[in-house]
Amino acid sequence: MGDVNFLQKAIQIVQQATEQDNAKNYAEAHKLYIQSLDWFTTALKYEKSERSKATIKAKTLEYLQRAEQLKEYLDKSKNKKPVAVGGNKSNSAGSANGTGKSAKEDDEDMDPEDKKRNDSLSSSIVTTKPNVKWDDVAGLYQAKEYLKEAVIFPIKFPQMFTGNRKPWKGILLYGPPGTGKSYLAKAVATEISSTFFSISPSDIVTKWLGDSEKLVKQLFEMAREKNNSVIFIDEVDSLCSSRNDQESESARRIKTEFLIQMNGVGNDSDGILVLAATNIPWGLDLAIRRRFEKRIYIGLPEPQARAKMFQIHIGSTPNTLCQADYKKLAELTEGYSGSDIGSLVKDAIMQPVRAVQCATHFKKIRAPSREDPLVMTDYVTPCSPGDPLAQEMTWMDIDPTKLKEPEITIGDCLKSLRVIKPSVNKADLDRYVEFTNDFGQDGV
Ligand SMILES: Nc1ncnc2c1ncn2[C@@H]1O[C@H](COP(=O)(O)OP(=O)(O)OP(=O)(O)O)[C@@H](O)[C@H]1O
Repeated sequence: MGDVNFLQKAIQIVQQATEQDNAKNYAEAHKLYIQSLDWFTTALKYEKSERSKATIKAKTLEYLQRAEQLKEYLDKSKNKKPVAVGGNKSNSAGSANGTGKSAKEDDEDMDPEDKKRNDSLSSSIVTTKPNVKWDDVAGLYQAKEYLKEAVIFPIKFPQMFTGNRKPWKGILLYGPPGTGKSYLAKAVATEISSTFFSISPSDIVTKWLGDSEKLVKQLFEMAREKNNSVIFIDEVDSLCSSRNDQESESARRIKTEFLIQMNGVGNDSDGILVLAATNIPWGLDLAIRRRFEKRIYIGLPEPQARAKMFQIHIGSTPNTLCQADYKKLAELTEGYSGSDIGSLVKDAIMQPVRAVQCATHFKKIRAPSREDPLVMTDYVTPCSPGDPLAQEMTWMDIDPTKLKEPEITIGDCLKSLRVIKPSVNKADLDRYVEFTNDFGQDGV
């Protein structure tokens, strides 16, 4: 449902972009293309069909290339004499700019841009801790161990990392959607004292068209300056996918820059951990994949982790669930991801609201007061029409302060279980298992 809307929105914006492009309103067209790219990237994330994904990717690439051409044209015409954009024909990067200036002089012109990039990167530094503790992440013990090894120990016990024992420099978290990859990254951001850069590929690609690779370079430079930094790149596949004939020039340049920076060629990349996440590890560029020394499979949760997730998600919401109920729910949710369980609980939590909304009968009860739990007071709560104390009324007849909302029960969760289904299928899982056997290791 939501994914259709993302795609529709993307198409709607790109239509406007094309209209502006045809009308030679290039600045407006450029802005709209970029907006559409954001929507296309989101649509791609939620698209399940591989065929539709391929079509969206091809279209995105086309619009990205057009936006790149327009950016190049607009940059030139800002400071220099206007040059014809040449319809949809490419003004490839590095082509003569018609100004007689050398590339170096052009670079000097770019100084304010460098500053803009630095500002943009500064906003990627996570300054407010996301408040996700290691313990909030259910299961994934192995993954947490590796992450601690990579980010906590080298700072706390630097003496342990001498000689040939070096901290991990690249860790790739891969697995089906909603299994906690980004959530784990949030735990890293919360638990470490070092600088944490959280990078969204769509930001790099769409905001910095044409010179995204410079942003990548600056990112690593900034991380090096900060010393002991973590760079987290979510959906790394959209930045570093395997090479193909259709990819844009800037996509190629971004990848090359990543390889250079991650290699540490001529750089001191000690003290930087690149943490990345992807749903499609097989789509990663092979050379980039090799740079991630640890490739950890973040799979579907085990029963124990599922039970803990139910507990975490229900949290302090008033409920009657006991340990045996959590165990039962865990047994019934084989194949559910962390975010599936999150959605299920979100639905279950709403059941008491629905009960109040649909109730035709309420009854009076005595219960501890909300203000002072040591004092008993009168409340009304929904009940069945057959209840001896039932009075016919609806929520509109009730004094709002007198409503005692029903607590969440296992029955509420079971009701939601019938509606919320697992989002990952067997064929997808087989592919991850195959990839793990060939190139990765289990993080559960
Ligand atoms: N292991 C877990 N423990 C607790 N909550 C979890 C766990 N895994 C997932 N969740 C819940 O599911 C939500 C979505 O997870 P997250 O965004 O980390 O998934 P992801 O693997 O990064 O998915 P995607 O690949 O789609 O980005 C989290 O915000 C969290 O509420």
